[in-house]
Amino acid sequence: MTDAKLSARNVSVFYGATRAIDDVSMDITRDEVVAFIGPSGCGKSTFLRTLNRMNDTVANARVEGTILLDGEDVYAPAMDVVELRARVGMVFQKPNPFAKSIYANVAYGPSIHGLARHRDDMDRIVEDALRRAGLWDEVKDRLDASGTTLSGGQQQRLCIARAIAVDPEVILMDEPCSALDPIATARIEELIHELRGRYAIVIVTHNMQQAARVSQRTAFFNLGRLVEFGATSDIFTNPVEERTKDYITGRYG
Ligand SMILES: Nc1ncnc2c1ncn2[C@@H]1O[C@H](COP(=O)(O)OP(=O)(O)OP(=O)(O)O)[C@@H](O)[C@H]1O
Repeated sequence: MTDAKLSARNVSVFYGATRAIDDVSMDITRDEVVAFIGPSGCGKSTFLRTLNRMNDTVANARVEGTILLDGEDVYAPAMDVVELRARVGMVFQKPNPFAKSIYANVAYGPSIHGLARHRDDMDRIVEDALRRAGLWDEVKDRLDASGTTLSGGQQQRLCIARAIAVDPEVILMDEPCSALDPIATARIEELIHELRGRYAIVIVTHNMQQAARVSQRTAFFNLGRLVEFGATSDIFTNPVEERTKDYITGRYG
């Protein structure tokens, strides 16, 4: 409990009068990859987005309960949301690089957060983030080319580099491979393995093999509830709840 990086306590999320997440509590530690699985519409993305207040941008969304980042209340009025989203970065389903150069995509965050004093510092941050995202060798000779000229898989790694560049503590990934082919998907999965331990990683996925490959713990959601959360090997081989068993064996969902 005490080594939780992120802690959700009795979190419910409403869109207008509809409850999308119902009383979810969980801890996520700093050195693990956690997968969220469950049928379409069960609230995985909604819950993921509460962790760095991405739901703030949805007009009718309301969050109840508490989310703590290193014990600090994420929804406290004093919380700086821009800083929060640097500490808890996000990678989306569809790669969304800015229509700017590869370099500028990665430099954007460090620049608004004042992380580089000189161009040399920024060059180092950009190179380091691209290396850690496994993209450096493919782009080092074309840093001035637009990020949108990269392949889908490269664009997704660029988005990961962009998140990494501000030195986050947590990376949230919302179905990061669903728009990618199997080779690009395998590359992102390798990358998740390499990044594990440096950042807490939470990944929403519809692909159960992917959840089994990349995560140490898996959370199964159904109808807005957290049904079961445990070691990935247990969830996939020996789930406690009947509903989890039905879902992972493909009986519904
Ligand atoms: N902006 C919104 N306004 C109203 N309802 C919403 C909004 N976003 C999501 N919902 C509803 O909240 C519920 C949970 O949606 P969410 O996208 O979190 O589920 P999910 O498990 O991530 O689904 P999927 O796997 O299909 O992406 C669904 O019933 C959805 O229709």
